[in-house]
Amino acid sequence: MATLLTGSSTSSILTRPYSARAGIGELGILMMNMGGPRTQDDVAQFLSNIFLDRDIIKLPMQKTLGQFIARRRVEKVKRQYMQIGGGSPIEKWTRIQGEGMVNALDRQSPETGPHKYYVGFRYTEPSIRSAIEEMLRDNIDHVIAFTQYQQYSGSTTGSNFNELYRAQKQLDPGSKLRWSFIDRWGTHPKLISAFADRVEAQVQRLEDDVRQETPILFSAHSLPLNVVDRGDPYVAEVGGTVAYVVDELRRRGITNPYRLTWQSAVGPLRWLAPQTEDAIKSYGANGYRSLVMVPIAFTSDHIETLYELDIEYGETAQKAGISQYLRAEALNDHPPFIDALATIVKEHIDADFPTSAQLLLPDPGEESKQTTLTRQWIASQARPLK
Ligand SMILES: C=CC1=C(C)c2cc3[nH]c(cc4nc(cc5[nH]c(cc1n2)c(C)c5CCC(=O)O)C(CCC(=O)O)=C4C)c(C)c3C=C
Ligand SMILES: [Fe+2]
Ligand SMILES: [Fe+2]
Repeated sequence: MATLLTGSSTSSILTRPYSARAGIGELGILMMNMGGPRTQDDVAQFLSNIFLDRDIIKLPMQKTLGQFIARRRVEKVKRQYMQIGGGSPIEKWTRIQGEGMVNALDRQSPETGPHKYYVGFRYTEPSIRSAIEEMLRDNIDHVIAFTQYQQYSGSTTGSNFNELYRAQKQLDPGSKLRWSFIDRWGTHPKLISAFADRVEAQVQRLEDDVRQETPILFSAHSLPLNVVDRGDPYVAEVGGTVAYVVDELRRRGITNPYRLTWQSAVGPLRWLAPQTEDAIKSYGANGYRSLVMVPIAFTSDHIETLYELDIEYGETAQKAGISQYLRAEALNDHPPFIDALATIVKEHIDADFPTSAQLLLPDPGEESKQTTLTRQWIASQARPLK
């Protein structure tokens, strides 16, 4: 008997019965995000994919104007990616996170394993489509669509789920894949604690005489005001993350003043204020000589942290007289963050795949036809509570 509990055959003995019992079969965890150009050659396609997506930006004559705006940005954005190593590290980090997450799940929850992760990006390869094809080839039965945007916005997770709806309908017409969704997790205690670690590390680096007064500037990707006006929950959800991180910092004895500002507005629309860059200038003008910057709406490094926060706003800070400009590291491969990802998935499995379809716009009258279809599809996948 003892041999049954050791050796390589044990894992299949332990995993199969659980899957059969729970009726799940093989599990896949789909890490969904924006994506980014791997190389300079991918920048043009990446930008045109963004500007053709009506979930992120609605333009009159979308195809023509979208291509036009994308083309106009190519050279500038290429130069920015050149300065951070030639391309976006988002795929590298997503794979490190996915790998760490499934290893932790295999350790913590062998009865639901082996766990497999897939990467599905909205605007670049590996795309949502190629991930679905890969999962069908691998004979996956149940997919957890796990957005890597911790706060929900129709322009990010909503856009990903709309693309997911279209892709699965086309590639899996017989609905072999069963789906459940993790659509937001911006206040999960383990995420909050991982963010607090990153902030605390920078606060410790501050000079003694300014350690307690230095402002902590939480910076999130901005949204156009017309998206906010539609009732997009992103602003409130980012505010929620900030409030919880600040509470956790207080528990650790860090009581610095803080503020939430918005970065990366593009084009002529009106966007959220205050803009991160303006806030940096005004702190400088008001005599502050140190700042701690915290990217709060991203889980890994890419152009918005490595170029915009570090290089572009770093220069702004220097010109404004801020000599100690520190940035909290992105969560990247921080072990407590990897543990947070695994815990979020494990809680989802343990709670029998709860899925909320209340994830789009609060006013159904404002919802696009596509969004309504996606919402109905998500609702159809929800399992009844046992
Ligand atoms: C929480 C995250 C993000 C929100 C909200 C968001 C909204 C949003 N973005 C654009 C347009 C662009 N975003 C671009 C890059 C980019 N955006 C995010 C995240 C959010 N965007 C990330 C992580 C990245 C970087 C990708 C990488 O490097 O891997 C770009 C391309 C770069 C550029 O041209 O400056 C555009 C364009 C809009 C219009 C929008 C709001 C609805
Ligand atoms: Fe963006
Ligand atoms: Fe940007």
